[in-house]
Amino acid sequence: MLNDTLLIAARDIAARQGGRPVLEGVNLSVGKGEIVTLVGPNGSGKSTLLKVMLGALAPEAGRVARMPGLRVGYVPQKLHLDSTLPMTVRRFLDLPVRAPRAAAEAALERAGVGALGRRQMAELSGGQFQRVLLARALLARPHLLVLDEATQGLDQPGSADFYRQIEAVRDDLGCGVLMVSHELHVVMSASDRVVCLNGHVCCEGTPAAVSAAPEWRQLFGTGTGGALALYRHEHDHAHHDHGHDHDHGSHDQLHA
Ligand SMILES: Nc1ncnc2c1ncn2[C@@H]1O[C@H](COP(=O)(O)OP(=O)(O)OP(=O)(O)O)[C@@H](O)[C@H]1O
Repeated sequence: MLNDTLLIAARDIAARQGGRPVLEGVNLSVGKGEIVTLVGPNGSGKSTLLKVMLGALAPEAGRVARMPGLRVGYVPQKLHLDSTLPMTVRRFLDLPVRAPRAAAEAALERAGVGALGRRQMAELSGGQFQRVLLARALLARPHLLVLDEATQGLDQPGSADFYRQIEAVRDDLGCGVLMVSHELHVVMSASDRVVCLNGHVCCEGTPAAVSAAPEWRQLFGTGTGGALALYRHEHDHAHHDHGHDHDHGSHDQLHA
């Protein structure tokens, strides 16, 4: 079911939440080095699909194939820490298991917060905090990074910065990335593939292809013109060749 280029593939997934069907016939895969973004209206089943992919929720039908030995790094939406509890960034990375110094420093560096090891967690800005959560996920040396609305609470430039960091991590480590985001405009520039979910996959493809899809416009209105503009603008520079523009031509096909 998995070929050499795939990290994870969910096939024909059906799932229920609270007795109600939430997902039906959903296929989703992430290839090595690929950034896949899952978008969809509230309640469209994005978190449910992530849970199924991560093995936290058993699907009613379908199956998820994972590359043998797949290591996943998870960046949560938010993490509440008691702000009165003194804890440095470096100490935070030692929870729940002590991180070797070199690994911790490398992870902070990759997450763009190399200079913050001695700072108190409670003093970090929202963007810095999310980068520390990213660093913690990187300690697992993941093949696949999974982010669930990891930029909630950041402003648009802050979110765009965070996504650029994710892109840099992917370029650096070659890991695949699966993220859920509401920020359609911002996320576009960093994604290789966008999958639009509404209980089923409405459309998927490159950001440009999805922005132009009638299914997308129906779900999100026509106010997404800016997304495409931003995508084009951000990609004025020469694109790196990660090798993932190949071999998944079918992903670029739109299907209703
Ligand atoms: N634990 C639960 N018990 C009952 N119903 C649930 C549960 N979790 C989710 N649901 C329902 O399942 C549907 C899909 O929820 P899900 O969280 O997967 O959507 P989502 O696309 O992630 O939404 P959002 O964008 O609002 O986070 C929703 O109607 C939600 O109310």
